[in-house]
Amino acid sequence: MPETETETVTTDGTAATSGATIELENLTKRYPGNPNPAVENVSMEIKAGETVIFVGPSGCGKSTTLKMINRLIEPTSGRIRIGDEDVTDIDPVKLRRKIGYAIQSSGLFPHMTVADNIALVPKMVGWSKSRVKDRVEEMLDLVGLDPREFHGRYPRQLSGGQQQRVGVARALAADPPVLLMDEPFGAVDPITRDHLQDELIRLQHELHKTIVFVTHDFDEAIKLGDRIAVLRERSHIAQFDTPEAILTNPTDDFVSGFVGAGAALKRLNLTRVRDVGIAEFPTVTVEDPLQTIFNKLRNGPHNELLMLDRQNRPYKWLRRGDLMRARGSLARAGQLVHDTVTRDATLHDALEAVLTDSGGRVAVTGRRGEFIGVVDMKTLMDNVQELLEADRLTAMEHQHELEEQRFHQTEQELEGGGGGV
Ligand SMILES: Nc1ncnc2c1ncn2[C@@H]1O[C@H](COP(=O)(O)OP(=O)(O)OP(=O)(O)O)[C@@H](O)[C@H]1O
Repeated sequence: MPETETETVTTDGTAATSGATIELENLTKRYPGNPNPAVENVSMEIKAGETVIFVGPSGCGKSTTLKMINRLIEPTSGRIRIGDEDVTDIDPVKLRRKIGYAIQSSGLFPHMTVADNIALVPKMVGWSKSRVKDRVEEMLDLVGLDPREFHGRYPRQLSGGQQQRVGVARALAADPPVLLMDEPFGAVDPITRDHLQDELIRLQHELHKTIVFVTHDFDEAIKLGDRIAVLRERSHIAQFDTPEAILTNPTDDFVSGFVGAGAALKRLNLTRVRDVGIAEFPTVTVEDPLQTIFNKLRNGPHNELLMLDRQNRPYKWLRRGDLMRARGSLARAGQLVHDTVTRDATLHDALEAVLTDSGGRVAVTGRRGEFIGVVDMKTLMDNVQELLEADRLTAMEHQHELEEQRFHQTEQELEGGGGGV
């Protein structure tokens, strides 16, 4: 196996193909009838296992560049290498088996069930029936859909977010080292979009694929990308760097324009809930007897409890007095949980959830929506302050380095001047 493509062991112990490097060399695309190239001389190297985001204004050539990687669009000139292989001239159908592809409208076949949609590529590459069946289950589970419930449904019987999940499951089904995603979450509402982004981050933690992802949305780019390529017209690279570097050090006005206002707030998109303290919180379930709930409320450390449903998912916040006011009726007591975040949510999402909740905390949930703990306002504020303080220090160090460089330069110039002629 080439060094640029490796295997990892997934949480269930099976080997999975991890990412492969992608190299684009002087890639150009001219569409017929247009004298100006849509993409001109793009060269970039994407590391194995990295998530790279293409952002840039509409029409700058993001999709064209992406589709040249799996040769849905044939390059006019230039080379593409994946792993150690030059794939510029190999059979495009064979190439696409190595590359998963997810698009905005999920691209599912409407007349096929969810299972058949996911099984498509594994069947094409000749996997045995039982292997395909297991894989479909595994993929549904991976994207957080219960196989028993979703297996036999048709795409029209799914919500937009569920369709996108199936789209991602299908793209990953044949275990390709590379995943191309063209605005995959562009058509869903903002809350579902946040959740799908979190899911993708979690998946990537497990799978280490090489992902190239196109978006218009700079916040999405910051949240998902290991590196971001800010593209200008004809896919010319304005800056290709980490989200931190682009936020704190944009190369020019074009990139600054993309970063937009509020860089400090955007920094919150770079830290995840998993990196801050998730606290325990007293819980009861809907099946607990009323007396138990009363006792826990009276004796617990908070004047509040979280009630979980039968699947252990957050259901209601119950405060002391709520039960009295509702005259002992659990159905009427308490406040429904409106918003939850996962461990992969950003501090930005968590802060938003906390700010819109009068209790000043948000419940954190796992893959299937089960309760894990809570994050509260104080924890968030402490972390935000630390983050901004660290930024200030980095900026000061950078400033110091610049001054030192300038000082040495002047010194050299003076010495050079003194010793000259
Ligand atoms: N099939 C085609 N024939 C001719 N021109 C095309 C074709 N597809 C795209 N173009 C042109 O190529 C340029 C780049 O298009 P592309 O779709 O790659 O941009 P994009 O950055 O992905 O845009 P958007 O963000 O709006 O989706 C545009 O000027 C577009 O009009």
